[in-house]
Amino acid sequence: MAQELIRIGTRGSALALAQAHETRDRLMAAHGLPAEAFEIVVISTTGDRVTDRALKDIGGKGLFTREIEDALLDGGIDIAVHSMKDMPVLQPDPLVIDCFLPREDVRDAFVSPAYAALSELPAGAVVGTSSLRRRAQLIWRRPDLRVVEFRGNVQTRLRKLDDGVAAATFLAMAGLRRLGRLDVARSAIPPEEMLPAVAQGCIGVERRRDDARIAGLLAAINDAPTATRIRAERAYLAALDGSCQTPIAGLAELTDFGLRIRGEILRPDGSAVLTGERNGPADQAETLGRDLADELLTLAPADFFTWRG
Ligand SMILES: NCc1[nH]cc(CCC(=O)O)c1CC(=O)O
Repeated sequence: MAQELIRIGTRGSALALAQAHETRDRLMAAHGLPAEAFEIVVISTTGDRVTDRALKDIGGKGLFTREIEDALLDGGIDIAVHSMKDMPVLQPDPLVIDCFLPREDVRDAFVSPAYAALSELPAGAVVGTSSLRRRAQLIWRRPDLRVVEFRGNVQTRLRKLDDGVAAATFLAMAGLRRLGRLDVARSAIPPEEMLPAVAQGCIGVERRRDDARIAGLLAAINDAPTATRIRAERAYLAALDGSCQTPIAGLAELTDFGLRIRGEILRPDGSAVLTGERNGPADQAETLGRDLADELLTLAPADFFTWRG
């Protein structure tokens, strides 16, 4: 009997394709399937097409996922592979994400032709980033730095560094590793210095809830510790009502004692930061994430979240 083709939807960027291939390879290994059992379907998203404006100006989360979820909903693809960092906290019914690959390095990389580490940047240096979180975290620690908008893929950003547009930039270690470009990371920034984005370094696989064949295939490649950490972090993000306008960082880790989640919210201009931490049993992952968010919301002055007026 001919096996039905498994169609994997993905964006077309080099990073997205690497993640789709990693997912396919894990499915092949787990189920003894040949590469021919899969088709990788490249889907262009609004976020891919609009390159002349800052992401925060063209509208919130979902910019890189809507067209892919539409293909999943209408049956054009069977699974969709995502960077969980870019995913909204809720998926449109009847789509679910309950398969997470083993998490990569969660840290941000310091990338610079001239300087070996963040601490070596001279006063007044120009750094490039398109991330509101990284921008706010940088200015909070180093008010002397000047931050310029930096979009585009890794190659584009590296060229901008070579052209002297900025002295340094920041990229996720996970993305560099998947692209085989860890060579450009001058140092990995510890979470204590730059707490990563929620779900950074995690690949998630989305499917239709009622697709039992796909559910069975995906269950075999889900990494339970990663799933627990992501559940905590996304519950935290959801409770913070995270919009793309708010710099939010969060990281859950499993320790000998259970789950530890750290969180940080900042003013977009880096003039203030609030941090918190929760520890508890790993089977309370979501509660711990929500409690941490509640603590930060209680600490925040009324005007801290600008979109709340
Ligand atoms: N927002 C873009 C994005 N989404 C996921 C990654 C890296 C891979 C990951 O964190 O899983 C990146 C690039 C970056 O931040 O350097």
